[in-house]
Amino acid sequence: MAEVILRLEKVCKAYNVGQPTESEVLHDIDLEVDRGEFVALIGPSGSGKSTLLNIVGLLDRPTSGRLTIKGQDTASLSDAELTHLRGHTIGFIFQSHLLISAFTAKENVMMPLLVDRGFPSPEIEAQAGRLLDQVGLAKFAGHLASNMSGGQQQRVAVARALAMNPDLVLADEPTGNLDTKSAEAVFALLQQVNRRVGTSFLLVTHNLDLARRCDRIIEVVDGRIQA
Ligand SMILES: Nc1ncnc2c1ncn2[C@@H]1O[C@H](COP(=O)(O)OP(=O)(O)OP(=O)(O)O)[C@@H](O)[C@H]1O
Repeated sequence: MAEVILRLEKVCKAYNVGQPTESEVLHDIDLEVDRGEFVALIGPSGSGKSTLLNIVGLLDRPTSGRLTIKGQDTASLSDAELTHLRGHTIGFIFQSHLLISAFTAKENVMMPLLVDRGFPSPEIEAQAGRLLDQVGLAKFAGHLASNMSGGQQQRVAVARALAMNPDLVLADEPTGNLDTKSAEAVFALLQQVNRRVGTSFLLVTHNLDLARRCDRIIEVVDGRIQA
């Protein structure tokens, strides 16, 4: 049986709790993602996809319900423990690549490793080089991020997301800002990583063509998962 990487049980999320503006935006979410699964998350604007991704990414806590990552119930973890679990388990790719433009491609990919280890080393440089090779950018290692195209920058962001060898990558509209050809290249790259390395993916997208090419589609409407 496949290992369950991510499990949500009756997860609810409300904003502005205790205030007159309190509103629950996620209601009783049950969701499981197995190791190696590539899952698309679709739904109308405002349906709660980013809120769900923030909770799964341990950037925000559920108001109620249980979130388990690699068998570990996250409710009892301190903020420092959540940060450690996040850093070693989850990679993030956003619509905007959020690279440091004055850094080279390689320096950007090295960032998560530097933050984790606290000091530079030849191993970190070599690992960043391998990752850039994996995303087809070995020749661009020394290029400033600001001098690269949108598609290339997003591929650097993919390499950075993979730096800590995450079990799960959360991708929020990673192709949303790209032209069709670059979007296809980035999506194909994510699929390749999924198949080669077995990394699980949760991909938020408004692109139904891409969603249909994932293993499974989850649709969120008004904060609930549709059957
Ligand atoms: N920090 C916040 N405080 C209060 N309400 C919020 C906050 N963040 C999101 N919301 C509300 O929660 C609901 C869900 O928003 P969310 O951003 O999760 O939707 P989404 O499906 O990701 O939308 P989109 O596709 O446009 O990114 C919306 O009604 C939004 O206004």
